[in-house]
Amino acid sequence: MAPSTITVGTRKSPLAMAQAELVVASLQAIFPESSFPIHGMTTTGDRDQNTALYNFGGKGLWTTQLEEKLVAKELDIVVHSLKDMPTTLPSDCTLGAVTKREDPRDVLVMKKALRDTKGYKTLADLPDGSIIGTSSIRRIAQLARRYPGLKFKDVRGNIQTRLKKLDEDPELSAIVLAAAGLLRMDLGEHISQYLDVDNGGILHAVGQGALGVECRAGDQSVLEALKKIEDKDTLLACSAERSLMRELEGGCSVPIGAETKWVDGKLRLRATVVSVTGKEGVDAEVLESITTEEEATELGKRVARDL
Ligand SMILES: NCc1[nH]cc(CCC(=O)O)c1CC(=O)O
Repeated sequence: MAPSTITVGTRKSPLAMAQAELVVASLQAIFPESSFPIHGMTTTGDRDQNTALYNFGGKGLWTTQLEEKLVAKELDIVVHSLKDMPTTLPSDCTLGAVTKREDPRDVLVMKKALRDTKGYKTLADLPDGSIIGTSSIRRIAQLARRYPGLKFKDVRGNIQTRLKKLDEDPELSAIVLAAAGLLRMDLGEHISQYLDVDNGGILHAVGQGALGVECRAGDQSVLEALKKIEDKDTLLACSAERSLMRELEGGCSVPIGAETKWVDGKLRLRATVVSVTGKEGVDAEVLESITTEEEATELGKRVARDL
């Protein structure tokens, strides 16, 4: 039986709150008798809006304070964007569920004025010297590798803030965001190009588009409840991606791109590691039939070693 109250923590951004509500809605449908109050909290990652992400150095920017509340039993579960979760968790916490993935790709959002007046839609449409707003070195490095003429400018903040900066900053031509965030906020109309291996040659972040639900290790009733909302295909794909990253020892400061796809029951993992300048890069790909988390982990390690 599920506990009568499961207290849910997440970041306070509109996207994080929407994601927590999605998880609560699926739990509520299975456990109509239980209640799931949501607490939104500010984390280190939210507070320092002016420092580029790669200057932080530390991991767990978005997660540490929430984990402290979890361990202190002020919260029972924490809903994260899986891509913001470090690949190694504190020993008293565990990943209780990975839910069904939203579109994992990065997308280009072109400035509306450029779409309207010049018809620009894709990265290839942008003339040399155009400035893309992003603070992600994964995005910068891969874009610089494929489009050496592009320039970059730091743009941080939640999705709404970034869209506003694109509109208002005359220097910016476009920004790159996760499709998942825009789609979950019903802002999909801003998307001008979906990016992947075949489109722009940009690979998304490990775990992007999936939600990770963290709980206390050994909290059996909560773990059992969370298993009911887990999506096996997403879990296996993300386990392979996270294993790749763990093996490469990359945090958010190493430009690693990944792309997983189920092809006729087999999992294909493509990955790339690029130097910060985009001058050098390596790519690898494995397609394998897997059914367990252990096999997914092995697959991730193999691609990491190839890289
Ligand atoms: N780093 C912030 C962050 N963390 C998760 C998402 C998007 C949602 C997701 O990947 O599940 C975003 C925004 C973005 O990268 O555009």
